[in-house]
Amino acid sequence: MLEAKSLSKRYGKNIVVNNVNLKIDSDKFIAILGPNGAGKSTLINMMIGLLEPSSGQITYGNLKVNSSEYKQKIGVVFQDSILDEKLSVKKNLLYRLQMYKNIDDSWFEDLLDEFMLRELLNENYGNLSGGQKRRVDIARSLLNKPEILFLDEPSTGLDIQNRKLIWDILIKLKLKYKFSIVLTTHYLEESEAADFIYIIDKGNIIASDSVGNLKNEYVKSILTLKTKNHESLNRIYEKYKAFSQKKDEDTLVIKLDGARQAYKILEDADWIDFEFQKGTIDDIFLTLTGKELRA
Ligand SMILES: Nc1ncnc2c1ncn2[C@@H]1O[C@H](COP(=O)(O)OP(=O)(O)OP(=O)(O)O)[C@@H](O)[C@H]1O
Repeated sequence: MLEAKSLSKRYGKNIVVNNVNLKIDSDKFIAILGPNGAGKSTLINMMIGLLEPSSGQITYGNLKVNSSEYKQKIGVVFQDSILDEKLSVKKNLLYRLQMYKNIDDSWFEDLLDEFMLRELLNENYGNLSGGQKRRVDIARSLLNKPEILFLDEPSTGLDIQNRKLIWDILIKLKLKYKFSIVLTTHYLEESEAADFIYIIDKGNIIASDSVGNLKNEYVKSILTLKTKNHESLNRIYEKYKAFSQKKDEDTLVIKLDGARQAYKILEDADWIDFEFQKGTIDDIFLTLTGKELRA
């Protein structure tokens, strides 16, 4: 398990990561979610041993994060690629592979297949499309069969098809090889699949829990109910007055804790139509900070 305790980073008077505690268990998908400038990259750079914390500790068993043993156990994909634009995909990958000991060939072959890189091997990395580059970047970060894969906003700038493609590959590989993923993102839909989410704003972790628990705690679902039976509509309105609003004489909008409550209301409502919208992670952020995540 990777554990960060009371981790802070200051630049002069500016505290960009403030007293953060977090844990990364094995075979878990952890998302660190926050707006631009929240401190996500700074946090990840400390966890991968690239940046010295101003205070606090990070441990991985008995390894220190700046040790070479630790670096053999992790993989990192940075926001901007660090591969050589002028070298072929193959040379870029083999150059990296040489740095690791005891990696079996079958793993390398498997990565080439999973990330669909065979037909790109002789292309110069610099000539690839954004989506192709990211596939190479991520395959490269997995060459050492890492126990933890860190992804710092890996899909920024990619279109939805490429984002989905990359996540399909990653989730499949994670199921097979059981590594942990630590993702920073401001794409909400990417963190929906996480086992645990840390929400960070202005350097502070403002909430941390499973997606389900965060939604239960911070987000209301919305039931929009249409009925011609005004007596039934008024009865429901009176009962849920604090959480409901009449849109017109036939339509009531009610904020609820979840689907079960909506079902109960619908049973009693003599409805002709309804819509049920579950709260999203974006709503959690909105509830916590009063602002949109991708503002
Ligand atoms: N070397 C540095 N010197 C001074 N300030 C820095 C330095 N690096 C980062 N910062 C500041 O720290 C804050 C957090 O930056 P960081 O890059 O960690 O945020 P982020 O959440 O990753 O943002 P983004 O989503 O835009 O990448 C920002 O206000 C940034 O300007």
